[in-house]
Amino acid sequence: MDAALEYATLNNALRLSGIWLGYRVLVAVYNVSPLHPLHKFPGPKLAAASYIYEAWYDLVKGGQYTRRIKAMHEQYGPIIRINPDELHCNDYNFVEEIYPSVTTRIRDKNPHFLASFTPPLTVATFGTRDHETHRERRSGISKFFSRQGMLRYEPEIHDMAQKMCSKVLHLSQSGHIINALEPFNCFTADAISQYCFGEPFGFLDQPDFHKNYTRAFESLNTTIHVFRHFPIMRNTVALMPALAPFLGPDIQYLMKSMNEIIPGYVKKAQNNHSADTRRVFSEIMDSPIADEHKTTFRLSGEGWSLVAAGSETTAAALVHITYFLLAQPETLARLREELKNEDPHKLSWVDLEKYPYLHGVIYEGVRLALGVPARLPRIARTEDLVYKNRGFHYVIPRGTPIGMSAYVSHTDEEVFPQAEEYKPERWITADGKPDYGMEKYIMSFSKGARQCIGMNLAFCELYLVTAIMALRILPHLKLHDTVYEDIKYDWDALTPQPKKGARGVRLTSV
Ligand code: HEM
Repeated sequence: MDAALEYATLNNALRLSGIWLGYRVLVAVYNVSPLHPLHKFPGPKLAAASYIYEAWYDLVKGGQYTRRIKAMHEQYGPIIRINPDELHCNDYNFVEEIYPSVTTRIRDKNPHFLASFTPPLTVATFGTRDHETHRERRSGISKFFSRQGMLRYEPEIHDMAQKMCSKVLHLSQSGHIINALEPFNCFTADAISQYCFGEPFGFLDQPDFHKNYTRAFESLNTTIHVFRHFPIMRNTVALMPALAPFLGPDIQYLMKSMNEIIPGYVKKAQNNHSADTRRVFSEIMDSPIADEHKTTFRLSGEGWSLVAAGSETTAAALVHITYFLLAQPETLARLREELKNEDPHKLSWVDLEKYPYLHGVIYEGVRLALGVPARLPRIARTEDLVYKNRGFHYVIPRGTPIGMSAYVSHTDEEVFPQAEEYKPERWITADGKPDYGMEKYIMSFSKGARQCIGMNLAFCELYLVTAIMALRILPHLKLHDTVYEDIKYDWDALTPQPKKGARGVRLTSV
């Protein structure tokens, strides 16, 4: 012990720091040298040299790296190097290579991306790194979220959507100012909870909309970049349950929901797996996936990920749609005219899908709400990818993470002229039909075999709620002191964030 203390001197500490610094400089020199496998890819030399460049934009400038990546594409072309090990693409023609829909082409997730998350999210399908484990975990839940599955669930979604809209109308007419994100989050969280666990969280049954997961998700968002650049900080999460009484109420609620509430629902559903209602977590126990994927801990991660992925994202798209329908009265008038023969209390998702303008209203909302704004990289473990387009020719070595970003894609003026504007017409063909061909440009749900599993649920909710709102409640509501900057994407956490101080879409009675 004494001998060890003898070495713990300031001089030795300085020596060690010097060695470490020297090593980091050597690594940076190697990263930009012709010896590095990615040296031919264009991009700022500083970004190629060290992760500090990315961390600067994420941590110091506050979630600005995706915007920086967009600017880099303008300067350097469709494939660029954005950190020592990773590439970024801005070309739709390469989507099927990066995000293949066939599961025979192996795609892993990037550890640098996954470093943002902590257990139990890391054992959810979303947080799974390798292709093979992902296939097995996803197969345990995918059948529940098929179009057929959602058509069976639709009547319950319909009732919850009606209930939410009636309550918004009632509260606004009693003089309340409503932050639109709250009712939408209550609705989407109850809908996913009812489907997964066989009972809703009960958010729609409270007298107002105040209790929901909005602030818990916000707390989760604050840690994303810190954990990505300092993965060691993830260990603090293990201490959180003990520290919870000293933390803010939002973090407390987040911890409670991750460690108690969701596992509680999962356990109840697991024990109830003989029930005849078709619920995800009661039936998952009978699915042919390995028992190691059926533990309460792992299923709690799956449950939490489904709740987080299934509520915040769809709610954000509904917020955008609500804002633009109220800010652009001519858009709402055209939508109401299109839907005028529908009974607002008896709507059907399949029937609603046929309306071209409604299709445009929804896709424009999904485009501008972005889903996940930043890159979602994939690693082709077993094959080199060849990019040959727009006068560029690159061979992307196997094992290299490469991704695309919804923000970069959705603001591409070549595909979406006047991209900042909300224009449902851009989703309609010249002969007045929904332009399904344009859907390929939407990156909100990611693409390929690891794309969003909840797209059918999301669209069922979006079609029903948008139509109910347009027909039943929006004519009785107006925006309260709200401008686009109150929701417009400014920086990224996991989900898109508006400028600091933005107050969301606030609704009041006309
Ligand atoms: C507008 C609504 C939604 C948007 C924009 C959205 C967006 C996304 C995105 C971008 C991903 C891919 C993440 C990645 O590549 O790493 C994803 C994955 C996922 N989403 Fe959604 N989502 C939405 C709604 C939902 C809903 C309603 C559910 C509920 C079931 C859901 C469940 C999931 C799950 C479980 C995954 C992980 C899939 C996998 O890794 O295989 N999402 N979502």
